[in-house]
Amino acid sequence: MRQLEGAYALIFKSPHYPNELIACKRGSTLILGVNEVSDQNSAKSFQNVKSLTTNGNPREFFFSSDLCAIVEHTKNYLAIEDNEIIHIKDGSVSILKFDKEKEKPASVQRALSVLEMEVEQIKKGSYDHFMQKEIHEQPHSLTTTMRGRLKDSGVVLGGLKEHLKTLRRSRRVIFIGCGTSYNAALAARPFVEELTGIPVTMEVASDLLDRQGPIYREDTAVFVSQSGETADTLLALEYALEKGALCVGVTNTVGSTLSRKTHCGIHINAGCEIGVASTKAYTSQIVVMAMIALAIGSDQLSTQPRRESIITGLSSLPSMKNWINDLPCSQTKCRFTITI
Ligand SMILES: N[C@@H]1[C@@H](O)[C@H](O)[C@@H](COP(=O)(O)O)O[C@@H]1O
Repeated sequence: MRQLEGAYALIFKSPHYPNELIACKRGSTLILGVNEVSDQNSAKSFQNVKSLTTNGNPREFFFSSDLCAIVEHTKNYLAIEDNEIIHIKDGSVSILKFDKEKEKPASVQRALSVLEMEVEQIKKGSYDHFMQKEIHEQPHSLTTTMRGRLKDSGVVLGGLKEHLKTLRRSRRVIFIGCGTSYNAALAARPFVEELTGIPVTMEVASDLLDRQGPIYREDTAVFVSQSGETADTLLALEYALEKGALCVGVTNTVGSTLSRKTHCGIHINAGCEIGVASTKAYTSQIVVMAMIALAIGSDQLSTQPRRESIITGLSSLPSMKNWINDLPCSQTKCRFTITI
């Protein structure tokens, strides 16, 4: 593992070691799902290798790069970290962590997380395609994005509260993302500049890395990613962290690498997006960035009427169902031309 370069998520099985499995990762995502951990006391940790067996019966384990893939089987999961090795043998699990300084890996204890997602979210229901379903879900996804956050007097963003002062002092806001997430940030840029008075620059994550573009301690880097796992976006995050910028995440995926590694952030709460071309996440991302702009600019008296009118506009968005029903993509015989 120490000699491997680049990003990877690997699982090893060998006929020479039946009932054993080794898994490790760097950069890429690897989730371990553990089924039927009904004993609450033993479910809390992986330290004791016996804790995952009851009456000597082995548990079921699932490895996946995406939390959506395990929700049908279990809600208990562990997001494997870089430099960790998971060893499963005869139904028991142990975790070893490599440290650059030390020769030998150390055994570590990790808590299981509980997935907050329902199986219905990954079913197509009466729709032919996930993308079609997700387009029609927008009145609901926008409602959940704004729920509890939008007040008459302003916005409440718990994830940013502690960092608002630093954000206001930023010399510049840099939006960083890929694909549709980048485009959501591009759409949000005008009102972020208008409401905050802070200059906003845009970066496609891969381009920033290729150029090793300048980032400073006084910058706030906002990383936008539906999955929270796009490799280029995560590499750009590492780069910005090294440069000392305040790193904010805007993601749809609780427990994702982006949400774990940024200093603070906002979950867009749009619900699982399975369609490869992003739809409902795009609209929720824009709404979240509008709310971030409202929160940063909330200390400016001169923009108060404008903020109030934006809040009124945002609140009425979910009830504007017609704009979804009128879209050409809601017709059955429709041809999509999409750039992804
Ligand atoms: N086709 C997808 C896009 O829909 C998505 O916008 C982009 C970034 O993904 P994410 O938002 O998860 O970082 O990846 C791919 O290009």
